Amino acid sequence: MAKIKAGVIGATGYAGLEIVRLLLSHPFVEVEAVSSVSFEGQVISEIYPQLTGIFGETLANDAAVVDRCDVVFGSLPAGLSEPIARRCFDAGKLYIDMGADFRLKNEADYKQWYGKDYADPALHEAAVYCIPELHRARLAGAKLIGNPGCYPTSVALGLAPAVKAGAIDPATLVIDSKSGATGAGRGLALNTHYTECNEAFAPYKVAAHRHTPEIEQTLSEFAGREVRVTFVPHLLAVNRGIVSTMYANFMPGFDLAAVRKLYEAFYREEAFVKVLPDGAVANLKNVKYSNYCHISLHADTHTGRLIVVSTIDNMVKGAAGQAIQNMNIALGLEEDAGLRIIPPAF
Ligand SMILES: NC(=O)C1=CN([C@@H]2O[C@H](COP(=O)(O)OP(=O)(O)OC[C@H]3O[C@@H](n4cnc5c(N)ncnc54)[C@H](OP(=O)(O)O)[C@@H]3O)[C@@H](O)[C@H]2O)C=CC1
Ligand SMILES: CC(=O)N[C@@H](CCC(=O)OP(=O)(O)O)C(=O)O
Repeated sequence: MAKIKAGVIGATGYAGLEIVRLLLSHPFVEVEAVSSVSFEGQVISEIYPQLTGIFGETLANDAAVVDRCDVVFGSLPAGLSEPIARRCFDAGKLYIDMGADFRLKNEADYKQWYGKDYADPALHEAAVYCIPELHRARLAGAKLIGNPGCYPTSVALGLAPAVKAGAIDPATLVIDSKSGATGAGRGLALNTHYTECNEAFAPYKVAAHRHTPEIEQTLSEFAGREVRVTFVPHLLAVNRGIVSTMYANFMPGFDLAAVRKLYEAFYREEAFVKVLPDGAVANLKNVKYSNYCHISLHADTHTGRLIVVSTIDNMVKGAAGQAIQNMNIALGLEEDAGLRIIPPAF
């Protein structure tokens, strides 16, 4: 069977490169074309020497990627994706957007947090936001996928079973997340400069991060009513990984044992989400380089709170791996094709 032709727009960025890296091992897909604005005409392995002798495609422009491919991944900063999505949509090609342009259903939220209106509202009607373990049924027939953000993936997977069952009081939710520096992308910035982030540790965008409406969108859907959260991200001086530690009061009638049963049932059939055994603590080193999410459950019996720890690799389950998982589902391939990566122990 001929392989599906995939292309990556913005392949020189961290998320774009990670899609290329993973797709190069995909059994049913080949990387047909890649693009860049700054490096157009250069060979990608000159920019990323780890690809030497493995993948020597010349970086093209975005139109060439769309024309040559059946599936297109757009991995650009927010606000640039609508024209590319439109071109794919009109040509009947599957477009998966890595940024935030197709994640929010409420345009007012997008305007508030990203400072832009929707220029092409029909595309947003057609767009499907999908964390596979929570929304995979939505992907039937999808042609435009808004791939979820990294923090919202860790948070939604960690809280959906409890929120859905009414096991916690959403009004008491506090979400404390830490991300490795690749989350900020490849561009140079003072806060991810080595001497600024090494041996430093601090929150940023405290209760003002643009992932807040995306987190609230999913939790509200699972709660069946509007949920608002306090969300505080931190920059962690590691390359990869997100740890989200989340706190909420138990609702009457629920305790740790009951919540554990809910989570185990919710994720029983899932290949990539693992609920850790009683007493274990989720640690980002155990999911690095993989598409897994580890969740550990804890109770603070002193205050009557549930504590959930959810960890993912921001570049894989938080970006490229989840995008490939979404592609696999949308195209009717095995959901874990190209994603069977066992996390290394060190
Ligand atoms: N890093 C992460 O953990 C995650 C990132 N994402 C999202 O994925 C997208 C890419 O992020 P990331 O890879 O981290 O970012 P990077 O800064 O590493 O890469 C950005 C890419 O976009 C291209 N680009 C930048 N400006 C323009 C422009 N004006 N026109 C066309 N292309 C442009 C760059 O291409 P070039 O310079 O070669 O022209 C580069 O390939 C973003 O929307 C991000 O929010 C999503 C989930 C997680
Ligand atoms: C450490 C760090 O800077 N993380 C990034 C993560 C957001 C991101 O990657 O953007 P999207 O997932 O919305 O596309 C940030 O806080 O902006």
